[in-house]
Amino acid sequence: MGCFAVNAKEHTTHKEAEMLFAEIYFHCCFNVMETAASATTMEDCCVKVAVHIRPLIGDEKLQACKDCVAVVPGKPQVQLGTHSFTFDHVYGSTGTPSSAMFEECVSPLVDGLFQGYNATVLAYGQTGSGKTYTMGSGCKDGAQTGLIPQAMSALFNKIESLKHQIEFQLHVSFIEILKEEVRDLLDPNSSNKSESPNGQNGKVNIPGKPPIQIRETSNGVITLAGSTECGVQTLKEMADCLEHGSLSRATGSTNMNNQSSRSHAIFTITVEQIRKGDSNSNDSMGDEYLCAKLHLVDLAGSERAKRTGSDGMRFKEGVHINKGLLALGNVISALGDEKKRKEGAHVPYRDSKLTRLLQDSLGGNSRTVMIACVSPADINAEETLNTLKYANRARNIQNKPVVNRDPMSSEMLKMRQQLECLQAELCARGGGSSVELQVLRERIAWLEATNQDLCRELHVYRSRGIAIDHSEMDTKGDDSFCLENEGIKRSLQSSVDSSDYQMSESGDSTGIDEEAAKEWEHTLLQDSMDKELHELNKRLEQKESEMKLFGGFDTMTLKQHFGKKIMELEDEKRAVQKERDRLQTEIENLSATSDGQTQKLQDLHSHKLKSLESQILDLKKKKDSQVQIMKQKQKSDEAAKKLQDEIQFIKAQKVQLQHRIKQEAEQFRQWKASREKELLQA
Ligand SMILES: Nc1ncnc2c1ncn2[C@@H]1O[C@H](COP(=O)(O)OP(=O)(O)OP(=O)(O)O)[C@@H](O)[C@H]1O
Repeated sequence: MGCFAVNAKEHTTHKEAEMLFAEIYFHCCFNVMETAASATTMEDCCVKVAVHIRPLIGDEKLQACKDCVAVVPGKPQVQLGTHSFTFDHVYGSTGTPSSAMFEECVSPLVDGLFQGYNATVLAYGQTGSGKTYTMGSGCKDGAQTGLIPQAMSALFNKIESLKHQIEFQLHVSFIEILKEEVRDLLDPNSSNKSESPNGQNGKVNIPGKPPIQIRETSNGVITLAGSTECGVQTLKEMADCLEHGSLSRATGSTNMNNQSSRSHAIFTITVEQIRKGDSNSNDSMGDEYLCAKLHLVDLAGSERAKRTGSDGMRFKEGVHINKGLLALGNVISALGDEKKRKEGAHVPYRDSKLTRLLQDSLGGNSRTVMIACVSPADINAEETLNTLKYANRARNIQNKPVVNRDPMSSEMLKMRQQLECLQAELCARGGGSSVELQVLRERIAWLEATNQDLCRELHVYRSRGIAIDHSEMDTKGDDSFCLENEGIKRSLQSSVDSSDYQMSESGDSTGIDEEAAKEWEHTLLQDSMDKELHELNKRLEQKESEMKLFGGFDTMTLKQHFGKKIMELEDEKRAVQKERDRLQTEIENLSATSDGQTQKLQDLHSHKLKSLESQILDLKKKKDSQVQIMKQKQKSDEAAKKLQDEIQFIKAQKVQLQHRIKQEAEQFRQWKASREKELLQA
């Protein structure tokens, strides 16, 4: 951060001290703005694609199938018949050993979580190709060596090494999408049903709980409202959640896989961290809050009814599975086609719940790795070719991961940078004039006070969170209740940011109390909008107080002040130059005569000439500095204009929101009145 110097000796009156304050303030604003801009730069990165070729398995061996997938030695290249594809990595069947998959593909994503980056690992492939085995989400083969168990161990190892500097909070959620319905695999209120008459294992949701909703927050983040989020502290607790959810997942037997996953499953680990700032100080001014999510996705396999031998219920499932995968294929096509992307073609995320939930992972705020699982058997050649084509297209998808920092801590970071800049300026000046130091001290005090206010607010929010946790524990002391409330609390939290309620579950809502659901939705909405309004008011207040600082200095007066200063300096420079020229001529005349007296006079003049030269140089520097200040002023005017526009925009948003709050309340009131009327009539 560069600092520009202002000559302190120039500012002696109160008015001038104010001017100096203005100069410094403008200067700091620019530096801070620049830093903020560079801090939000996004990192573009492509979706990485790896192919995992499993060995021939029992049935395939019995049918004497042949290997039809070849790996080009030493290259991540796969050949199938006349087709050849290059990927980021190829594992198995004489490509890189599968054991290297975690280190190469997933470990960097786990590391990224600690820097605040979201990540997704997505296993895709035909039914029976080894997705569940690869992910380790099946409580059977691959349960130890799979990517999810390895990711969990790596996560806890890293936390162990960082726990003295950073405070961590971990949560997991586990959901499945079965026949276009989002189901909570960790819901303590639903029971695990063993084998049903149609041979299906899975969860039965207890009616009464509002269905899980997919929501999009005002800044485009996709969240799940109503899903259980379990707080975990140890690897064992996290592994228990994975196991519990995996057992609840819908599976069934088909001709191609006797334990085929009939749903898309998403296991999500949320890592929240509070990085302690200055360990020597007691306040939390330097704290930074980061939150990142790791989605581990085990998709249901694409299948052909003819080959899986499915009929009835299993056939219907297959249709839904293929529909979801088709929607995913369309999203991948839209994102992977450079021409379409440049033309800004529509990406059909809303065509299925799967694509809606993976919106951030494909083309959004996430680092994503896709593992395409394939069978090497020649009887599966056609499906394998399809998977390879699908995966090849996914390599062109560009994501834009960003560090997920809490807005409050970003604000603190900005303030801190501003403070550092001022402190550096103070140091650079060493024993600057007392007026200047006083002005800087006042500014620092103001910044510190604002920072402390923000810290206090942050503490209040955090302690409220803790208080809610405690009251839940005290009132019930029942694990299942805690789990449920954890979910409700977090769903409330996520709804707080939500701005729209698209794609609410409309499917099978038998037995759900419509009135309770409506009231629930109304409360969530009002809560969310109130919070949004509060946020807007806060932002407005903040922007207006920033504006006051700009407004405190009359632009015209400042311009005149600096203009006059430049003119005065010009005059002074000219006068000194004239004096110098006069002396030079005198010296030349004197050098013609060489008696002792004249020599003395000549030395005296030369000395004076030197001092004039340095005065001229000094004046030039002062003039340059004043010109610089004028330029900064120009920039500050632009910044003030931008701030004014932002204020107008926030005000317009506020009016709109107030209107929406009224409208929603009125709608709900009308609905309730008509409901009561109906009840009375009944
Ligand atoms: N790398 C591997 N090594 C040995 N066996 C494997 C491997 N991958 C998968 N298998 C075996 O192949 C069978 C099918 O695997 P898995 O259930 O993981 O497939 P899937 O793609 O998840 O299928 P579906 O989509 O039907 O759920 C299982 O019996 C599993 O043990």
